[in-house]
Amino acid sequence: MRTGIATVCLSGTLKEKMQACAIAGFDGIEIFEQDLVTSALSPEAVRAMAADLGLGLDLYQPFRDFDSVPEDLLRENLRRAGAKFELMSRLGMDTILVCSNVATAEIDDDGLRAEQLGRLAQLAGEHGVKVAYEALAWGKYVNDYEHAHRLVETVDHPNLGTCLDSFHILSRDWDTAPIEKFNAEKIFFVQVADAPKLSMDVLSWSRHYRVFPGEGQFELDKFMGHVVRAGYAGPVSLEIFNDVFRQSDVERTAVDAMRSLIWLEEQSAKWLDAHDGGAAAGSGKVAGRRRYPMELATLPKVAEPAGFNFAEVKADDTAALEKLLGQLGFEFEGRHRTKDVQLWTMGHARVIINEQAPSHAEPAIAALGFDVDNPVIASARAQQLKAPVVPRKVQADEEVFQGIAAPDSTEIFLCQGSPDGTAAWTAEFGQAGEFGDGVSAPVGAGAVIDHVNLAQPWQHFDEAVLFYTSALALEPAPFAEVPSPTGLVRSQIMQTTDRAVRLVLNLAPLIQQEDAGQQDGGRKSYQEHIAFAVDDLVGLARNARDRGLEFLEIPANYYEDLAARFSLDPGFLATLKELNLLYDRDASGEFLHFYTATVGSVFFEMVERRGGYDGYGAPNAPVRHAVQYDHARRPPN
Ligand SMILES: O=C(O)c1ccc(O)c(O)c1
Ligand SMILES: [Mg+2]
Repeated sequence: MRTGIATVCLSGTLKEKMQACAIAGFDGIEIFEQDLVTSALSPEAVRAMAADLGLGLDLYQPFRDFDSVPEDLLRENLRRAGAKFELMSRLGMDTILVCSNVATAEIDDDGLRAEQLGRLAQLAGEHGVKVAYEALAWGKYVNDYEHAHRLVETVDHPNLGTCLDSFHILSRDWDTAPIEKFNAEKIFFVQVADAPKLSMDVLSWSRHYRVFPGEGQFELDKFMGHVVRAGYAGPVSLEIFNDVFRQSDVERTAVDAMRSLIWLEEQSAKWLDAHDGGAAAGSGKVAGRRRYPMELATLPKVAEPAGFNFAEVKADDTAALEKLLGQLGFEFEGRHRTKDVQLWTMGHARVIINEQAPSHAEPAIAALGFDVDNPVIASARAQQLKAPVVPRKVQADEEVFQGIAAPDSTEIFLCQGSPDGTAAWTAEFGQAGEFGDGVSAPVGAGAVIDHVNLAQPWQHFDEAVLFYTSALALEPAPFAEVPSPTGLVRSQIMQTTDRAVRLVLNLAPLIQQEDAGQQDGGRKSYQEHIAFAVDDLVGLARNARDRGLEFLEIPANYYEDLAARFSLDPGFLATLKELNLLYDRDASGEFLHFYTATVGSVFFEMVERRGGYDGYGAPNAPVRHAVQYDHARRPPN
């Protein structure tokens, strides 16, 4: 698959954008007119630079408001087009995108439109230029890709073809199957963009909220499957208008973009494998995909992780973390033989306390280990998806971990899972014989890591969604917004189908970040937390209280509201209140949970899931945010 990206996706000057695209490994780019007009580089210099960088200049765009106009305006439009065709010859470019008319269309007549597009194609032919006609979703008369393509077929000129842009097609919910029947020679260009499903006017949605494939909710594998089946083999190019990407680090965004195309290529191949049929199931070969002009590369296989292997936390005050875990009922299993880290366990939940204080840019949850089938394959996949590798120093007789850095700089370790949930590396902790007696306190015997909440810097949120989807095969749920005293917290659940791994990505509200910025560079005061699931939360909470645990104190108003919402047994309600427990219930079960006070910027949650409850106590999240906000502002006593 030939990969491309429009310069409008990125921040910086044209030169910076082109350099970043080359570094990220794109085959070609679309030059957005604005980027050229505002550039200090002459067209000849751009052409030379692209050649030096090994970048194809695949598309010049956009050319607006051409068709469906009165004759005098059409002549003016042809003159304007001629000037652009000459510019393109200086750039060494041969394809221009012409969008359906939005602003100046006056005459709704397909016959006239075809005649006008024919004249444009004729002129383009004289300049050796190809015109790719795109139906904008908000075009005045032409806003449907099949309509645009019918016009192209009617004109039937070798210099006129169709540009398919997934956004304009999927935002309008048009069926994508008819693409398969298109004559591939008449598809001149394909643009891909994803987007979250939003209900707003389509122009604003398109200009501000497009995201890279895998970061939104469009069925792009299917769209691409139809494009491939049509026989198209030209560039597949990202055209993402997004307010965040346009102000983020250009090289990093270009890599995020490239990751999305590598992933989309694999997903498209998988879609075809699944839909072309006829495969000998389990033959191990790339199943039933027929051969197509577009070759699709695949990636090392990934399976959902089987569970969390460990979580590693950092705080300035290590002693406070030790105390907290001890009060919760964790057992101290010893210090590592060679590293300044401690191991604490409850049931199958393993927490490593890293004794090094976090640097200001480091997240509180420094690392997460996941149990995977094959760490080498999983790591190869992540690296092909351009995940940065994190070196993990090991002594000769220690377990080697394959590590990659997530976009928020949490280190992700791909660990060898074991059927009984144990981990060989734990033997590296403690002196011989010192390692725990193998029996946890009964109340926590079945404990596991239930979920981990990771705070995301605002500019890396979408990137993180794609990262966990593509590298770890987690499935994103539609994002939610949780009210807090500092704004709405954007919250995105990423989980495995069996829920053995659940991550919650939270976008910390801006006010909090600005405050933090003044204090310590902006990272540390994003709170993050680990939630552990146990069988008997009330028993565990009682024990923890008796050991002096500082709970997050829940206001009495909450319990009044709870009593109003659910008719709870008064004794049960009193227990919840006494122990600062939160409660939720839905058709499939019940959820009990509590939070600890925060140490540094990390805190813990203990949960009990009853029945098939599959949520996270979302109705209680605003209470937690408000109490934590209040706590953070209280003068120390
Ligand atoms: O928003 C626009 O105007 C616009 C311009 C060119 C495109 O290719 C496109 O998809 C949208
Ligand atoms: Mg487009």
